[in-house]
Amino acid sequence: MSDSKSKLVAAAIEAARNAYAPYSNFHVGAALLLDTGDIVTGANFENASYGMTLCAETVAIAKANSDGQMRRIVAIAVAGGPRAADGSAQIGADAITPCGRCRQVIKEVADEVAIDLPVYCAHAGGHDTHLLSELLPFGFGPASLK
Ligand SMILES: O=c1ccn([C@H]2C[C@H](O)[C@@H](CO)O2)c(=O)[nH]1
Ligand SMILES: [Zn+2]
Repeated sequence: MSDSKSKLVAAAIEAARNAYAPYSNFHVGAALLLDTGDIVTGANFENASYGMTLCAETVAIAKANSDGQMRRIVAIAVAGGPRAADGSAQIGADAITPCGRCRQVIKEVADEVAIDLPVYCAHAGGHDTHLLSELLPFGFGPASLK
């Protein structure tokens, strides 16, 4: 694993500690690598009205955008699992991948930056790398409106 990838995956695992997930007890963290080398993180943010929940990936992307950094995103890491006693996520043997809604949110970024963004999905043994085009083939994006 290259240094920047392992650092990004580690940042996603660390971000999962900040999950607010009292309903599912499933902690997810996301980490975005910027072209400056900086990392922006997010964690899932649940709601008593369950369907209002914001996923870690979407939180991180909205955070980067709010800071004027969305167009600097070059890679994404996601990590999650059931909450452990110490507040961390128990990363399972199989990686979790972004939900459908997050794939659509990532698509907006990917099209904006014109990069088929790599998504590093953490598992206990490391991570799997998927390009957004694999996760969301034939996706609807900004170009579809033209
Ligand atoms: O990629 C994912 C998958 C799930 N979740 C969150 C949503 C919910 O809070 C919890 C269980 O689905 O995990 C994410 O944040 N990202
Ligand atoms: Zn999601």
